[in-house]
Amino acid sequence: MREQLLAAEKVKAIEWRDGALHLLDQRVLPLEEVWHAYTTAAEVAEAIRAMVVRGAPAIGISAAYGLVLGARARLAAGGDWKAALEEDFQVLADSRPTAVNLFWALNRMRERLERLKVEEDPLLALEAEALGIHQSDREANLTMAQLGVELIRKHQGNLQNLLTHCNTGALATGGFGTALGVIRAAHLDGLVERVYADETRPWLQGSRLTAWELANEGVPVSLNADSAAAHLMKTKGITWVIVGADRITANGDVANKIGTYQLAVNAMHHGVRFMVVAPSSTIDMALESGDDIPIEERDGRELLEVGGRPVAAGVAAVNPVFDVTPADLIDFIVTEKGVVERPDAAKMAQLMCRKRLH
Ligand SMILES: CSC[C@H]1O[C@H](OP(=O)(O)O)[C@H](O)[C@@H]1O
Repeated sequence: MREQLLAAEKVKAIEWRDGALHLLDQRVLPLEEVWHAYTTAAEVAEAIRAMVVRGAPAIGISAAYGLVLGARARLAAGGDWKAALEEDFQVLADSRPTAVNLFWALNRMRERLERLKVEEDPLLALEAEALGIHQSDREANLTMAQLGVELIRKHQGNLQNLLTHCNTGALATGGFGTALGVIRAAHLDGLVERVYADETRPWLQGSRLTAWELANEGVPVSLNADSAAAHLMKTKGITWVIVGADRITANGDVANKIGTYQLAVNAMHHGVRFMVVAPSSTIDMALESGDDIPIEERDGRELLEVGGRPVAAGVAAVNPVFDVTPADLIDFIVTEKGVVERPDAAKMAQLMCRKRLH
């Protein structure tokens, strides 16, 4: 199946080419496919903050390449380049607060920096580390897709109606996708009757990105208002809600796009299985519970305007863009290290001791 999945990789959002980071501008999809080239760490940090690139793994991968760009500039400037590079670490770390993959990737780059041998070319070493982070995410996507499909097949062998939230596909990762990777693989395996995609207000990752990815591949997809999800669980025979994650804590709580928590509550009420799909770079064992996860609040204009046109007048807006789903509402967490059923602290600790399956 792995070869079949690799062959199905079509869309990509990130490309390291000719010493520059090329990002597909996700702010203008699906109407325009526009790529931008970035050559400094600060530019990459701004691209992450402004959501040119978004999605937990994609943010981490982009930050790793951003650090390579920073190292190249600091080396060229001469002097204590490693001390100067701290500024690039910081500007990238400050770009968005919730997706732990960003900090995981920057830590990987810092560890590589600290392991540098005198005889090594620092730029080649850091570039290889960033490329490794990128490739490792692609591989993790494929493993998780296989594990997720096995779960769906194990619990029901026939055609399934699935619901997903936000975008967790090729646009959010280094390759095949996390939750959307499982959904793609389930479609390839003949298990999908229809995918219901939450539009995912206010940034519309579902309508602009997920529907675009799935429609491009002939996956039967219906876009729905976020507020319709519970009704669809009740009336459309939905058997799985499959979502991604931005940070999973040591007890199995999951931070993900705003609206995920209410999906989990409704899934529990309707007997719909709830699957979270995320690489282990999304797991933050340093945080005991989801209460400790920093939740990003973005500009209220993302709510007060649609397409730059006001949809409200004279009101304040509160715009948290993530929420936390408690572990006891989650049936499965699928990672490249394996699957945790009914997650809890002991099971998460056991998972993190495992090696990757591929
Ligand atoms: C593959 S996980 C993607 C994850 O990131 C999204 O957030 P954003 O679009 O704001 O970066 C959302 O939470 C997805 O589940």
